[in-house]
Amino acid sequence: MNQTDLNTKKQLPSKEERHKLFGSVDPGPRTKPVEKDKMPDLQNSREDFLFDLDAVGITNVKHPIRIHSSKKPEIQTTVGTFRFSSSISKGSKGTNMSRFTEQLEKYHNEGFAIDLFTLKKFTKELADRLEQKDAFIEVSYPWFFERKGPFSDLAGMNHADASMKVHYHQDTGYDIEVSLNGTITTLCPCSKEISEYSAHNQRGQVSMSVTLTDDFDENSIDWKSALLEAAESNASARIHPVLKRPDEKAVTEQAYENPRFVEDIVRLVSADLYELSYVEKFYVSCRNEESIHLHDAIAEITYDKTSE
Ligand SMILES: Nc1nc2c(ncn2[C@@H]2O[C@H](COP(=O)(O)OP(=O)(O)OP(=O)(O)O)[C@@H](O)[C@H]2O)c(=O)[nH]1
Repeated sequence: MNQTDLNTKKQLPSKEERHKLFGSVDPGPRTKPVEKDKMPDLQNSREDFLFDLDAVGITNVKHPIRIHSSKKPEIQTTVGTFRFSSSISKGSKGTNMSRFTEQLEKYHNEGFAIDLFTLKKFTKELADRLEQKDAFIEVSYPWFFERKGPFSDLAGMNHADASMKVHYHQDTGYDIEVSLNGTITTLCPCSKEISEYSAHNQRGQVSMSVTLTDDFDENSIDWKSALLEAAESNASARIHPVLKRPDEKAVTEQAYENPRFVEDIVRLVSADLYELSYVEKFYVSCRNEESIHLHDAIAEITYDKTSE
């Protein structure tokens, strides 16, 4: 059958008639202005609106982004999920929501690279554009990195969830927090100790959030790789996309030689983050998807090096 035969089988009403059939009606009388300068501007009303707001803005904004990585692939295009906001005082009814996405589009046209330098510039400009004292951006994205089998050297692609938060305030400057959620293998020390053979093991989700020092140099340090290393180097074993039998044997034996409770993971990862001179504060959590239970095991630590 060809296209002409297919289209002549049923005689449909026109598209306009079909829309009316399904309930569309003619436009009503138009009384309100269509010119921007004649429209009421409710969000810019000035009155005492009772409370200052900590944050108002937009969230769950998906946008293509470019990121740099010290691991292969070194330049990646991925999808970022954004949140933008600023505070507003009680004297102002609302923010100008369209200015957030206007600013995003401007950066997109300039080849939006997601690094701390750019996000700092972005938030300062956003505060100016909004005519507010502060502005906040958060972006979350999947970060991909090449991983080779320990024995075969065969490569594949892993990923971790990265996110960056930058808050600019005209009086206090910038607050920067970066986070990574990576996956590891953990093998239960208790199970190994009590069993004649074997030990249960599982995937663990390690989440790390770190406040960086003001002088952190992103040109010489890739914080994503540093946080991933803190999680993986303390695990029972790393996660691999491609494993041949000699690799699988190596990973299995490595996990058995390095058993870890969920508590051990958060303490060991914390020790590594503590030793990073550019980390001021950190939060570490681990969630083990227990293979012998329906529930998960969790542990977490928050630590502030500046309050010692
Ligand atoms: N403040 C506020 N705006 C909203 C809300 N819901 C939707 N809007 C937005 O209102 C926006 C239009 O308002 P503005 O951004 O102030 O537009 P404008 O006044 O033409 O823009 P400027 O000339 O930059 O001031 C649209 O982008 C809508 O997304 C809300 O709950 N609060």
